[in-house]
Amino acid sequence: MRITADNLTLRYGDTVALDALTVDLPAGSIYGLLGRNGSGKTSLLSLIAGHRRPTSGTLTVGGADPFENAAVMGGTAFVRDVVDATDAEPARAALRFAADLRPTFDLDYAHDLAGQFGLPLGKGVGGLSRGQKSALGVVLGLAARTPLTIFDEAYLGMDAPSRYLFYRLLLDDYVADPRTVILSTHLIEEVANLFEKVLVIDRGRLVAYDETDELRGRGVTVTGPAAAVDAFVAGRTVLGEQRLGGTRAATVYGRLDAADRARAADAGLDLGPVGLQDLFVHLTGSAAEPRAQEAHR
Ligand SMILES: Nc1ncnc2c1ncn2[C@@H]1O[C@H](COP(=O)(O)OP(=O)(O)OP(=O)(O)O)[C@@H](O)[C@H]1O
Repeated sequence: MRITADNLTLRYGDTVALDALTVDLPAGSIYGLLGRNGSGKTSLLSLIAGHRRPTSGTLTVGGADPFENAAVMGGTAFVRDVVDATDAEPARAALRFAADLRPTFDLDYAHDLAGQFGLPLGKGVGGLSRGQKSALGVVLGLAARTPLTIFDEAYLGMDAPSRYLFYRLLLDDYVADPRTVILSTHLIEEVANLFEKVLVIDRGRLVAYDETDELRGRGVTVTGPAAAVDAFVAGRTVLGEQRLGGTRAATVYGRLDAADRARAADAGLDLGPVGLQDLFVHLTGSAAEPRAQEAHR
């Protein structure tokens, strides 16, 4: 489902969670939504899922206003880090309940997924471990087979093997049944290869929206003899560096043109890709920088 936001603004009292955000997300991609704590990710996803109404601006999902819109919400699975279910209800019943609720839900697939995650389906949901609860959420999200599937830091508590299983299952299922998937995460490098496009929001504003490879192309790692690297990066924005003996590796923000690349080659420098995490840190400010969580207007 295509998602378009135009000057989308959400306020909670004095707090501006989304600040005139304008973006167009065509259907049929896996989008990564990145942003620091409190940047507005969950707020944006809640609006898209129809759980909240914007303060101002417009938002359409599949061409319609999603707010409490049964048709849009029926085609949207929103997986958060907590599973809504009563404590005593067995996990198996949660799957059956989802199947009763959604015509698109694939119960056989859900059982297959639950088996792969080693979920004890007979156990009450409240008695599941944190990682198991997350796995249940992921199973519900994948098996929903909705045109729009949103995972809002859905991996919380999952150990590395379970997370990698989730990424593999998501990709397999996406290839078999392409749809729109939005994944918000803090584990950027871990999931970066999954994203076709990445949105970065900071303090409720869109600071980057690009194909993942394009975004990576905004920076470069320059490695070589320290003096040659120093000369090459002088006057550029250096995001980070490492030194080992006389060798220096500097991560630089900004694209290099053909002349830059030729100059680097002449100086015996190696050019390499930049991690998405480094770019993200640059685009959203350093951790030490004071950040206003609330913008008073
Ligand atoms: N129910 C609420 N009432 C008041 N303020 C809220 C509410 N929910 C979120 N906020 C505020 O809105 C801003 C955006 O919060 P949001 O939860 O969307 O961020 P996030 O990017 O999902 O953060 P995190 O990565 O920490 O989960 C924050 O300043 C937060 O304090």
